[in-house]
Amino acid sequence: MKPLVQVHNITAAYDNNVVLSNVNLDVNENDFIGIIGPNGGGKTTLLKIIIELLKPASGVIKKDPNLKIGYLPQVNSIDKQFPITIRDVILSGRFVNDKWWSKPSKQTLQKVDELLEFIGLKNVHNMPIGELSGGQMQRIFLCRALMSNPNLLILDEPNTYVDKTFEASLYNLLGELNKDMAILLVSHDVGTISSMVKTIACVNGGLHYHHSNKITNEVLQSYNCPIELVSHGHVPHRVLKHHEHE
Ligand SMILES: Nc1ncnc2c1ncn2[C@@H]1O[C@H](COP(=O)(O)OP(=O)(O)OP(=O)(O)O)[C@@H](O)[C@H]1O
Repeated sequence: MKPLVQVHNITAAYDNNVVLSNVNLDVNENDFIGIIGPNGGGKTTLLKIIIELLKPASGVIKKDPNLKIGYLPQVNSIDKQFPITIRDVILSGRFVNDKWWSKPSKQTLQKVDELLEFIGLKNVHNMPIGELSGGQMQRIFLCRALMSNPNLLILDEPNTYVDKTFEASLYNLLGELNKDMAILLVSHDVGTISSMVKTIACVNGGLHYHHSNKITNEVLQSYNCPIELVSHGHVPHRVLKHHEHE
């Protein structure tokens, strides 16, 4: 098992407000880790530290020299008014590998076409992103994350807006991609996460790692945070699991 990222004893804070303390996490090649936890627990903050958008207040992060990260941010954090087309968003993912002044290669342009085909937006590739739905934005930014052929794919709630049909193909795709890359997936949909990922990390101010994808009663009790269970049905609803000490 080759480690791609090793997070050692990280503390993260915004101004003086500490949101993560003493967090440890190893991400190895071909891992598929589901990150769960309550709103405001620090999941996105952990991702931002791994991709170096945020500096930890203390602690160390070690990265494999060949690490290449593809990142899909939360769609509601993206400025839809930014004047850029669907094609150019996807194409911009190449800058993880390419210099900003270089011309895209034939293979790169072909890859953009394949990705556009996959998400069913080839016919509207010149549309500005301001005209897109949340689900379409999520698909486009997933493609952007895949443009660099990453060996670590980081997804922050990729299924918030996508419809059930695309969600199924998204999950199939992630299963396929995991043969060639590690995946870190933040989601509130614990039921789905449990059926896809290999291991689970619960983030709530700290991090509790579980070496399995099975969410049993024992697991729920061993976590130091409540877990949202999403129940699908005629009326989708969420059930919040409380711990005995709460
Ligand atoms: N840029 C920021 N400045 C100040 N505080 C922030 C900032 N970003 C996040 N926070 C705070 O840090 C805490 C953790 O936020 P974070 O977004 O990491 O949680 P999360 O687990 O991803 O939540 P959610 O499930 O709602 O997306 C929250 O209390 C949040 O308000």
